[in-house]
Amino acid sequence: MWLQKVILIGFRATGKSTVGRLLAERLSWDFVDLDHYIERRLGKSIREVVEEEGWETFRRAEREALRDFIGRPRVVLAVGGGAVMHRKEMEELGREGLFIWLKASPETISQRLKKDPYTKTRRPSLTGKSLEEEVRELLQERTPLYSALAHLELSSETQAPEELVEHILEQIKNF
Ligand SMILES: Nc1ncnc2c1ncn2[C@@H]1O[C@H](COP(=O)(O)OP(=O)(O)OP(=O)(O)O)[C@@H](O)[C@H]1O
Ligand SMILES: O=C(O)C1=C[C@@H](O)[C@@H](O)[C@H](O)C1
Ligand SMILES: [Mg+2]
Repeated sequence: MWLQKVILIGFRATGKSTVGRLLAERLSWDFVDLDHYIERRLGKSIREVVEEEGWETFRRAEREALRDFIGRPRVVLAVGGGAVMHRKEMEELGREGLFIWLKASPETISQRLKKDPYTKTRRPSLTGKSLEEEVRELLQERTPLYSALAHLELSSETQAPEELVEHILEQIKNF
């Protein structure tokens, strides 16, 4: 099979958007940040969508957005942290590409979330619990979903985005 796309999966703030953008530049492929794509399509931020219409509306839009990329070649896709819940769409994307799972500890994720400017507009609370508790719980709950899809897993804990890109490029060569 000719590799058509690379799909970055993993929890919030593990570096999917950062690494995806750099990887796409190196491959001279398109880069799509699915959260950004959804916001453009709906004409509002994820926070606004969730506050005004609830998570269900966001998840529906996310599923439709994933479908838009099935069959599209030469694209690096950074999906949101919860996109792995759309099993059918992820399975179809997986037939065309490689899933790279970016990982980090709950402590690092919480720290990054507190600092990152996009947290305000794109990452409303998913559970209503404290940030630390939410990250710990959801990370545990979603780990089997990331793990089941991943062709390659990499830690963004100590490696810089540029180093991660080199690893991914090395793996892609083998496909
Ligand atoms: N390898 C890394 N080392 C240190 N910091 C990083 C690394 N990768 C990303 N970051 C930082 O972590 C924050 C979150 O990164 P990014 O937005 O790329 O995550 P994400 O996985 O796309 O999150 P989301 O699922 O919410 O879209 C940013 O502030 C970014 O600069
Ligand atoms: O982990 C999640 O469920 C989410 C992560 C973000 O990337 C956004 O897709 C949204 O805030 C939901
Ligand atoms: Mg992102």
